Amino acid sequence: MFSPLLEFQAVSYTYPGATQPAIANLSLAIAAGQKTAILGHNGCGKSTLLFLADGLYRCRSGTISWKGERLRYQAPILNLWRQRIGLAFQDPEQQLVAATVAEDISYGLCNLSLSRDEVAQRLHQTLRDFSLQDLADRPLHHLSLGQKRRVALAGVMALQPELLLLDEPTAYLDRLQTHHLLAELDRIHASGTTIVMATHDLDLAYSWADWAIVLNEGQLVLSEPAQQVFAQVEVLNQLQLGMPTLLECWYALPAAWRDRYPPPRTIAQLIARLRAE
Ligand SMILES: Nc1ncnc2c1ncn2[C@@H]1O[C@H](COP(=O)(O)OP(=O)(O)OP(=O)(O)O)[C@@H](O)[C@H]1O
Repeated sequence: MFSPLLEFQAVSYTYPGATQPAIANLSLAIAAGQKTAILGHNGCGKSTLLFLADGLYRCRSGTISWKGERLRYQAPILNLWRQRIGLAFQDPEQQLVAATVAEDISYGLCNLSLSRDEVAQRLHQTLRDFSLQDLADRPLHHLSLGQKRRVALAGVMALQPELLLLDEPTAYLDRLQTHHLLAELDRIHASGTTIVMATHDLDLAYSWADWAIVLNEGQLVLSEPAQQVFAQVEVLNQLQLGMPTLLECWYALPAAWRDRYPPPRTIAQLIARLRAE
């Protein structure tokens, strides 16, 4: 059963001074419990969509709703909205505000009207969950980019949002850091948080997402189960988005052979199918 957490209805947004809308008449729904990837070229509106979803930008027309309740741009409502919806920016430098790791994670918690004991308890739990205990007192400017991303994500998750929005979370991460991040996201998702990720990495989106949204020039092209989106080879080619490497390999195999199996989701599945032949 499709139960929408967040809905956009005919939403448009134009940056001050711009002639074209960055988001144009966009309607979509984010389902509870799903892992959604937002795909599209540079400048197609992915970050703008996430900023609108988090209430950082105010839509010029249309409505944004949470479980059917329309977003109103008043301070107390926006505060509550941002507790439910956490956004991890593409650039962690834009997000980190305090001097040390522990102070930064505590900063958001101190705005939640929690008792001192609750803040301390949540801080320690978050440091543990994100394996940041050894870095707790480290100045933020001494951290690597990958570590800063982990701290920024930890700061968002300390607020226990129901929906986590991630803007290009794997940009600039090496394979090992990407692997660790995906393991963290699996843990976050398993604990009941819905996740939306804007990404250029089609391979990642293909292996990770249940649902995929494709944007082009601020407009919605596709919003469907990920397997259906990646099966629309012509649309993806028309947009010059390319294909996940695994699917390219799959389509290079003889059609008669492919007909016997669904497309593999992971390299391990592809290898298992090749070995079974
Ligand atoms: N602060 C701004 N002022 C004016 N125009 C902006 C601003 N930020 C973004 N834009 C424009 O809005 C459009 C959408 O930008 P946005 O950053 O949402 O795209 P994106 O899909 O996230 O891109 P990328 O993949 O490069 O991160 C682009 O045309 C961009 O030039």
